[in-house]
Amino acid sequence: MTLAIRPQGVAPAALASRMAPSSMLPRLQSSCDTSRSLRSSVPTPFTSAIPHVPRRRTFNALDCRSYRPLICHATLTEAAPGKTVLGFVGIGIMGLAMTRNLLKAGFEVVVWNRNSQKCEPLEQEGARVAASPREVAATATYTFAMLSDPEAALDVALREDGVVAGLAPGKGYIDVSTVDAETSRNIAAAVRAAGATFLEAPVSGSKGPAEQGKLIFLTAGDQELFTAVAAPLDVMGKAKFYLGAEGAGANMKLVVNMVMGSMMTSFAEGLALANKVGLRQQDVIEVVGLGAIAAPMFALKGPTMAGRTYNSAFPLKHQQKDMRLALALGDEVEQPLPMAAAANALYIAARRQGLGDMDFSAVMEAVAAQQQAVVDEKGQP
Ligand SMILES: NC(=O)C1=CN([C@@H]2O[C@H](COP(=O)(O)OP(=O)(O)OC[C@H]3O[C@@H](n4cnc5c(N)ncnc54)[C@H](OP(=O)(O)O)[C@@H]3O)[C@@H](O)[C@H]2O)C=CC1
Ligand SMILES: O=CC(=O)O
Repeated sequence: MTLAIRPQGVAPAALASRMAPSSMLPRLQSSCDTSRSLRSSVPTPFTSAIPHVPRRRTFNALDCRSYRPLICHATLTEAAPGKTVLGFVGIGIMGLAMTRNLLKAGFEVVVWNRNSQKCEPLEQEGARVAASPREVAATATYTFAMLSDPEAALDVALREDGVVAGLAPGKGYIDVSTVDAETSRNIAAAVRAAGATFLEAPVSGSKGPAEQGKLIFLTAGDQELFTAVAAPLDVMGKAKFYLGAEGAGANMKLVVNMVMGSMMTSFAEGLALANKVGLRQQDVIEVVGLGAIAAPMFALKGPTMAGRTYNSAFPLKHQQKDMRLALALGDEVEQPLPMAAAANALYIAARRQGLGDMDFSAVMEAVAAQQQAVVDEKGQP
């Protein structure tokens, strides 16, 4: 397991001169120590005063301003199989595979999904099914969430019977969904107002890596929670990065997925062009795979794209959501992103073709539709 830690608010260069031993720089890469006591890593005073947290069905981002962050961390216990009850809300493509690995590793897991049928296989494999996200958080010490988008993440966290309603000091909420930084900060504020700890931990890696326990966690938020959940993160992933205050993990994920989304559209256009000039797409895939632009994604998706089949591992609607969020981030910080904007237009076109639930490689069909549009145009008198 690769571990990279950057303490909150400390730039790598400053870290080099002020804190870290040379072996840790510029990034600490070592196996994870899950054995040490967490007590020493909790510097904040404990207070039992928990402010009232308003419970809402609908959520307005402004409401979060009424959640006053409370420095109120009970000492966190280190999660361990056979000892710690974990929660998991959001049993979609990713949540199913990740929960399975936690169960296989011997963790007791309580789950919830909006469509409760999706929990059935996990129930057969030993999970308990809860009636609400609140029940999950009230039962578990640490609750994970893997939800589709910012709206779902906010709703499941903040609704009346949501996760926050079940949290208390000593508990933690780890949101592994891909959302924007503001969403994450809003959820963090509500979680802390309940006296609990928060970690955003979006993952890089798709259905396959989720099944194999080889995800890459891009975490930020409460570092003591990062340490406390090291064992379950190690079960589900091959690497984990601690990047600082919440927002950093979300931003990292959006940068990575923006690049991935643009790569995929470029690859689809390459395959389409090759086809048009009489080259075999299989040959293109092989040539690309041998050179400097070789990428596991091209090797994995190329053959199915050439065959125009798109069984969903990473739904196209989620890739388009990530492009949209990355572009919004670019706008916010005045970073023009013309390539990403062009790629986003193709994902939007693919969604309009009804391909949102297919794999994101189905963007190939939007490229094909444009090719067809040119043919049709030329064919007209
Ligand atoms: N698939 C992938 O390769 C990867 C996905 N991701 C990210 O992980 C997240 C989940 O992806 P994935 O598992 O593929 O997606 P799925 O579409 O398979 O699952 C989405 C989950 O969110 C739930 N959900 C959606 N809206 C709501 C809502 N309003 N209230 C409650 N629950 C809701 C769904 O519940 P229900 O079943 O009831 O619809 C489901 O459990 C996304 O943010 C995605 O961007 C990150 C890395 C890789
Ligand atoms: O978010 C998708 C991924 O493959 O990573």
